[in-house]
Amino acid sequence: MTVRTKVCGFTRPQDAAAAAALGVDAIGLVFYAPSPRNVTVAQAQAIIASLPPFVTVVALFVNPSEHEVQQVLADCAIDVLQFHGEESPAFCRSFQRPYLKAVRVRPGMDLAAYAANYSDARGLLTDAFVEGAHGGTGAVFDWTLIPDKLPLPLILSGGLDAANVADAVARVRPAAVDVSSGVEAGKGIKDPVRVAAFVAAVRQGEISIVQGADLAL
Ligand SMILES: O=C(O)c1ccccc1N[C@@H]1O[C@H](COP(=O)(O)O)[C@@H](O)[C@H]1O
Repeated sequence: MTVRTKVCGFTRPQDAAAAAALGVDAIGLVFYAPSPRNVTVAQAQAIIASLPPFVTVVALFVNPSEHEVQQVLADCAIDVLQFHGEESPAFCRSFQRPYLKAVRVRPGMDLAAYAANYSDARGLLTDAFVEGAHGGTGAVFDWTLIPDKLPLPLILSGGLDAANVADAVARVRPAAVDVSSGVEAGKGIKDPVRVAAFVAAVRQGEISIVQGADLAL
């Protein structure tokens, strides 16, 4: 199996182009003003223009208005929407675009039931719950809270980096992984060396699955 890799929160075209060259499958752009990784439409256009063909562009929102999403879709070549707040299923599907639904995982949540509500999503993206923040915190959550069976492909995120992602892939077996803080040299500045190490570690996790061996903690 190939685990797809998304890197989120680019603010500079050169960082996105470098990530694509290193084999990253999806580039995330944050359209959420409180985030230090927030981009303007002009920044997003420049980043998208720097990408080669067949790299997926994901636009991340947190509880946006319909107008905000429509504006970004009108001005930027977005492939997938990512809703990282408390958006309803009806809102998410109203744009008639592929979308991911993010959920911040807490003990006691029924993730399978949550995912079933968003049955037409392309994936369920699990992030850590941190009080007062919507995401991009670098916090890891307890992966054992993820049920073995989910009705949607799983995109694992939350505090991943080159040091823990091979273990995450081997243990959780997600369809994809998503990282922001763990490959940064500064907020919104992605470090190609960290990105390369992350991509290599994802491959290492896949190899350990094929070998049927769990990585040591
Ligand atoms: O990146 C952000 O600033 C952000 C802001 C608000 C909601 C989500 C955000 N990012 C998403 O969070 C995951 C996990 O981030 P991290 O790796 O723990 O730093 C990230 O991949 C984005 O999808």
